[in-house]
Amino acid sequence: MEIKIYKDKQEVAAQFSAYFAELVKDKSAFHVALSGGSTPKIVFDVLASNYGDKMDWSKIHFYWGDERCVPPTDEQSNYKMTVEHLFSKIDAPEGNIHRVLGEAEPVREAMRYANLLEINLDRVKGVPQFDLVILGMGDDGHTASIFPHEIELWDATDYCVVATHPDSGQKRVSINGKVINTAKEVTFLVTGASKAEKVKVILEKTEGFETYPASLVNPASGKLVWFMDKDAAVTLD
Ligand SMILES: O=C(O)[C@H](O)[C@@H](O)[C@H](O)[C@H](O)COP(=O)(O)O
Repeated sequence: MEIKIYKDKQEVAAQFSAYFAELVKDKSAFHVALSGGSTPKIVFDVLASNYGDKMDWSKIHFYWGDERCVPPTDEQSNYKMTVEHLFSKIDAPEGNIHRVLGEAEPVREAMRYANLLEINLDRVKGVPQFDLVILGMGDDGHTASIFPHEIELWDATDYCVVATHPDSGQKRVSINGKVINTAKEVTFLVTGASKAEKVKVILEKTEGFETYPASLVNPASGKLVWFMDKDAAVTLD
């Protein structure tokens, strides 16, 4: 595991964008699972600004690690956020954008999306393998849309994509821990002081750390990188 700490959100975005461009550079095809939330907004803006005309977007296939169960026009939609902050600024082929159908019935959509991943991606021991999974971490230690109160869904066996139920009541669809830990590489994008307490518990493995889904991210490849700003990392020794 590698921990990269930068001055602020803007520098995290710039450094991650450079890192992503380097990862993609020599690949003929690259399958990436995107994260939602607020941190990716600035990351996608900087990625588009710094690499919009420097990257061959036609070889990158975009998926989501999780999506809110809302229409793609809803302000809560991770797809809508990504269109606004990335796809509206780059020439990614429509056919390379594989959105979760937030408007669909969650359990059926989880099954459909699991099937899509199994068709589109190489599989390792039957589990679809992304080249990169980008994750955030909630203040409660959730990641993707696997939440502490439903941590059993991390290893859900039926499908590699599950329907989940955050306390907010807004249903979600999320890849599970098997897909995350089968990825060739996983990067966390974690910024802001509100993350600091869970970052410390999880990275220093203090009491109860294993109750937080973000602590279960441990790719078999060993390639796990935390991109953080100083505020999120302030409590680390
Ligand atoms: O759909 C979502 O909300 C995300 O996938 C979620 O897991 C997010 O990554 C964390 O909540 C961190 O979000 P921030 O980037 O806003 O801190």
